[in-house]
Amino acid sequence: MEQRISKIILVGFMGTGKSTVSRLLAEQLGWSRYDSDEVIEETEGTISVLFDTHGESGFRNIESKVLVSLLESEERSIIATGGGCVLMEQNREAMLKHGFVVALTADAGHIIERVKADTSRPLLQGDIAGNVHRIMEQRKHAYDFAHLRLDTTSLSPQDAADMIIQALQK
Ligand SMILES: Nc1ncnc2c1ncn2[C@@H]1O[C@H](COP(=O)(O)OP(=O)(O)OP(=O)(O)O)[C@@H](O)[C@H]1O
Ligand SMILES: O=C(O)C1=C[C@@H](O)[C@@H](O)[C@H](O)C1
Ligand SMILES: [Mg+2]
Repeated sequence: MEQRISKIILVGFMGTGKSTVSRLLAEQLGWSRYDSDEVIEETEGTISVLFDTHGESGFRNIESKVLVSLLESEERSIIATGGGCVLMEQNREAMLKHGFVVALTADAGHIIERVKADTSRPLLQGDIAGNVHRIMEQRKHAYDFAHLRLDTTSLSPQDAADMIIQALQK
């Protein structure tokens, strides 16, 4: 494992598998694991309520504070980010500065299948398929800044974790 890297940061659209793959990476590497959505829910309240109370921009400010505090800790860790963490330039810069940034991708059809039964994502509620297509179009270049891109459409979460570890060992 590349000795200088102390953070692996997973970015990507909702349902690309950041939370799932982060658990496998943490287990396999023996590193700590944090998920910005989970930290927000533990400290601030549920994401849906935060969107209702503060709006998306209020949520983004909370998310940015949580992300930066996770990035600035000294310990070796895997950080799964929320799908919209990449929208703020200051977040992108901080992620590139502090670790190895991996963008998970998947095609829209697979994402819809993965997220359709889950009501925890406020931006997808209602017309889930329509919302996935619309937001994917808005964010089509939002994940391009990452050091590595990995298409998880036909990969299992374990295969994705293995490929990230292989990329780090090169
Ligand atoms: N490679 C994969 N193949 C099949 N299903 C997957 C894969 N990765 C994740 N999933 C499933 O898709 C769903 C969403 O995964 P997950 O919560 O990890 O996505 P996420 O990227 O963290 O989303 P969000 O941005 O909303 O936090 C889960 O039910 C998970 O089991
Ligand atoms: O892509 C997004 O904007 C979001 C993704 C989720 O991880 C949550 O952070 C929230 O539902 C918003
Ligand atoms: Mg997640």
